[in-house]
Amino acid sequence: MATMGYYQAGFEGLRSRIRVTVEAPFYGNNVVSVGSLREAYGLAKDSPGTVELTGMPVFDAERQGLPEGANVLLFNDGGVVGRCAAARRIIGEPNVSVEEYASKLREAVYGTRFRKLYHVQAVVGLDLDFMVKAHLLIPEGHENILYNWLLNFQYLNERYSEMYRSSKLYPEGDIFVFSDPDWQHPDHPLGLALFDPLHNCAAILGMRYFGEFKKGTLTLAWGTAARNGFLSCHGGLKRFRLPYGKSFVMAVFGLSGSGKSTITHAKHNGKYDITVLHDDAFVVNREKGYSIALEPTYFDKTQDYTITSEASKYIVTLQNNGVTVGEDGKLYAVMEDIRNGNGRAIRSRFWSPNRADRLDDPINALFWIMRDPNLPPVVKVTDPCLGSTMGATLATRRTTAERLLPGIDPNALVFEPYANPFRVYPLSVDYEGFKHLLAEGVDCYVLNTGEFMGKKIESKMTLEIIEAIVEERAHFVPWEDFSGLQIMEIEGFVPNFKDENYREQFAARIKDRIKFVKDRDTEKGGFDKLPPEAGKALEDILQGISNLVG
Ligand SMILES: Nc1ncnc2c1ncn2[C@@H]1O[C@H](COP(=O)(O)OP(=O)(O)O)[C@@H](O)[C@H]1O
Ligand SMILES: C=C(OP(=O)(O)O)C(=O)O
Repeated sequence: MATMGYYQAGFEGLRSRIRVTVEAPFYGNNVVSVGSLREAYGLAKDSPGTVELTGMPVFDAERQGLPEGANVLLFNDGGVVGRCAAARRIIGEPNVSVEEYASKLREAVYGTRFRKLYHVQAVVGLDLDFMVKAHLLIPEGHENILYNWLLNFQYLNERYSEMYRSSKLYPEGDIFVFSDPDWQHPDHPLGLALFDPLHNCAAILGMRYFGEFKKGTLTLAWGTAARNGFLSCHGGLKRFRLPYGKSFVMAVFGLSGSGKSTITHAKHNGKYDITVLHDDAFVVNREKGYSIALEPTYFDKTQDYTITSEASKYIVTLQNNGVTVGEDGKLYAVMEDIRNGNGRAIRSRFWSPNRADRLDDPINALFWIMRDPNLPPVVKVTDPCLGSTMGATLATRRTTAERLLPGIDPNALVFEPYANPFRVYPLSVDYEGFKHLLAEGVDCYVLNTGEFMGKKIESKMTLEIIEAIVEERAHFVPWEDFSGLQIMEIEGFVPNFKDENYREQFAARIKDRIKFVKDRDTEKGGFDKLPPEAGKALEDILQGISNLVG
């Protein structure tokens, strides 16, 4: 899907005060275009503070558009090690004044006047049926962000320029992102990520963590997808081909750090022929069911890896990691989150031996990852309405990937519908979309990758559960008398409703979910209101708990 480059006569959809303010500085005489990944690498390598890891050459550098002999580049962002949701402001939401933010934005643009600004372009979406062009403007000094952005999205080489030209034109504007990581404002001590979703533009100000740029750009691309017949997914998707010829496609949805990448990239001891679509961002066509990856590479955690891990062979850039000198005198990364939490790497698409940018096979199962201590390791949800409601009330814990406002408890259970804090369109769009998939025969599971009543659910157990489901040997039994819920009876992890403490905690969490659904009726002026059936599906579970004691 090609988008419209510029504000043109006859395309009223692009008329917006924020968009024209964001777009104008792209044409200033202080702007320099960076046309290739090779050039971006050179700029990042020479940017002050960058560490070139001389002992870590990039695997197949030239095949990725990088110079021969390119090394992994590391850049750390000081005290900032994660994204900050609290800094996001969305035009169109109540209490977000266009006048206030347009004025702040005009001043932010003026503040870049005496600096060199780089303009880079990429496409988000890797198939003729979904391709959005995106532009980033970023001041000199932040070449590592520029380079990461160009690696993370698809830079416009000959092949992709040609594909983009052939893709269908939709009445949507290209994405424009204006940024200044050095911006400061007393009203915004943690920075400002301002989005005008209907006009496909954003400003990322006073923020230096690359994840803000990645998720900021995706926010707009996912919004565009939702307006044009796609389900927007913050998740991983992989296909298993079983030895006897069957295949199984799973999509797994979870908040940052909950296990999307661990599950998506798991190799399952080579038991299956696996194809990976992506571990973080894709879209599914609502009508035809095919899936498209939005990004070529993987921006993932490095906590579980060292430089000798197989996965480290594919690293292109690193953040939030240490460096030391090897016996050979060369520089190597020190990983495993020793320096700080949320160590990150961009790994190339070559990490997945079989990687697809589009999968036509329909999805067999959706998995909502929740780190809710009252949930057993896996629950099967057999009713489409309840399945989509569980996704809409996805309850989990935050991780080190997020920068929280002072006073916010990092361990509190939070609701993040469909694990997508980047939604800029009504929640009901996702509710109906996922319910439709489930009603069409896709299975639905909830995976707990955290703790169950104080007992850790290890990755090994989660992967075994997935394998049992994929091989159709998982045995699910009705969960008490709850209609639409089944569990696998795993020793030591069977919920005990005779235990009053467990029963009360479980009921309290269902009540929290009911409250969350009710609050959507009024919060943000009812923008995220769900249909009454969602609340009803949860009330039925609560009634089921009362029946158990009654
Ligand atoms: N049961 C589990 N399933 C998946 N990951 C788990 C589990 N238990 C612990 N983990 C750990 O949680 C982290 C998940 O990180 P990651 O897969 O990168 O998340 P995401 O891709 O969702 O951001 C990894 O360090 C992984 O080892
Ligand atoms: C990109 C990020 O999210 P995720 O962990 O989902 O990849 C991030 O938090 O920086």
